[in-house]
Amino acid sequence: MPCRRQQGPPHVTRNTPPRSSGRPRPNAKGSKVGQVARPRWSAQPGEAKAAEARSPETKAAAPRSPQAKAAAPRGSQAKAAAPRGPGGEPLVGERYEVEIGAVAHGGGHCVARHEGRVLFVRHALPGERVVVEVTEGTTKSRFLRADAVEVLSPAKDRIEPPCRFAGPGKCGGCDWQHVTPGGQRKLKAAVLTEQLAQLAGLTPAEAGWDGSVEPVGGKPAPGQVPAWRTRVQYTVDPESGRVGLRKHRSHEVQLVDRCLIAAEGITELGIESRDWTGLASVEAIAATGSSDRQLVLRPLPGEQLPLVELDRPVSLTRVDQQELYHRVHGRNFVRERAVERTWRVSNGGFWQIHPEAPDTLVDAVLAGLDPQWGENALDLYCGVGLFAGALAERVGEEGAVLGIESGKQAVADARHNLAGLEQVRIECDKVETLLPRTGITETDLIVLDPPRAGAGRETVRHLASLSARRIAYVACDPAALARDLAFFAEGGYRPVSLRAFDLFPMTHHFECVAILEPAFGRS
Ligand SMILES: C[S@@+](CC[C@H](N)C(=O)[O-])C[C@H]1O[C@@H](n2cnc3c(N)ncnc32)[C@H](O)[C@@H]1O
Repeated sequence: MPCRRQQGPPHVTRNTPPRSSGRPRPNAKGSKVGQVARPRWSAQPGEAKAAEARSPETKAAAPRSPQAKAAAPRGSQAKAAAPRGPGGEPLVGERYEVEIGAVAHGGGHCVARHEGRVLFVRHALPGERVVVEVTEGTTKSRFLRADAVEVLSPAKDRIEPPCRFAGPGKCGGCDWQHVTPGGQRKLKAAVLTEQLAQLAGLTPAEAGWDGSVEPVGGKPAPGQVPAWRTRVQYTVDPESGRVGLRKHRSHEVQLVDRCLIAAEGITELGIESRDWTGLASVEAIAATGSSDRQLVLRPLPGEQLPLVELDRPVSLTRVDQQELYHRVHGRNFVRERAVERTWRVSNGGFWQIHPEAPDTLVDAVLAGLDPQWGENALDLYCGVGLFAGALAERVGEEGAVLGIESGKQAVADARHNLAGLEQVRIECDKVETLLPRTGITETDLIVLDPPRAGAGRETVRHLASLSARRIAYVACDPAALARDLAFFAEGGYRPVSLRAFDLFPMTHHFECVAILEPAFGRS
């Protein structure tokens, strides 16, 4: 574990006086530890506070609670989202010794301060004392991004990263290889707690949440890495033709010979040992419950597809410069197995990446909604029909399910997948466009599973007007969820239960299912 106290690169400064003497001592650059040789910041403490309250990755949500409004007034987020100020002296490569504060939403980083300025630090853990190296920002930036490059006092949840491609300046795919699985879930729980408080003004208890992020597929021991990713997007290194994964916030490629979180069905294809010259990227899909394997290849402009020889049979699809998909050989879809049904998922269609995600989420949604025979339900942002299918089985032929999805191919798949269920209708359009046009004025149940940006105020307002008995909100972004819960509160709905699932181990991502009911009974 890299926890040795360093000799100290010449330009390390501390954000607190050293513990030994309490007195400043000079560093090799001539400046004093705890001070800087020249004024680096046009320091505005209020801005730093706002930046700290809102992680740069919190793009979807605007603050709702009075405290959050005070900390980050409307509009401050857009400013805070730009790490580089207008000019200023570059600070990339500068090193500071800092104490790491709380984990922040998105990006796998924690908050630290140096001379009153906020730093968003990756590869660190709350409570640690570390040396960070600035990766983005100038003397005029409102906040800096940095990597922890040396750990002086490690947190108890820190481990040696099992993946040799994880760490500062390396692969950006995982955020928390250096954290025990239990520690990762605690970080995710802290993020959800903070977002609920900041954006919805809710405590965990008020949200109906027990405060835990549930492991899925067993609890891995520290150092064990679950091979959960059934879809991996490799980038091709133009120099070598080998595949790798992008570095954090970079177009640079970290070459890999194995991705530890890739599912066995992907690893056994041997993609990492081939030459992919002429391609920009290779997306590999390994279906769950069938032997279907698909590669989606993106050639560089003007390049031909290479001859693909892999260790296992695969279907091949090419994506052109206009984002159109062309079958090269085999099927242009994979067959996934979930909730006792086979699902066709064609090129580019959404499907949960963790093999246990579809069943886990459907179970949580059905347990929360408790659909009754003959009820009507909406499945919004329905993809290839996962929740619509599960709801249809429960409401039966006397009931009705309307799915809405904007992706044409996903709609075709959903209609194909649910063809035997006459109570299901799938419509192709944006939810916000179609829903007001349907003439539906009430329904019994709603499932919504929007993309990361969430549903937004207008859609939530419309949903709240439909007098649903219960609503299940499936969310992959805790900030968007919390913001939308605040909108639902305006519309008279409150969460009665909330569950969080660790469906993206080793990364900062997780999935939530919130169940809402009318706060004052059904009208
Ligand atoms: C998170 S996925 C959920 C898919 C599905 N519920 C599932 O679990 O497989 C979100 C889906 O919403 C679709 N989508 C995105 N924006 C949309 C919009 N404005 N209206 C309707 N569908 C949208 C995407 O194409 C995607 O299929």
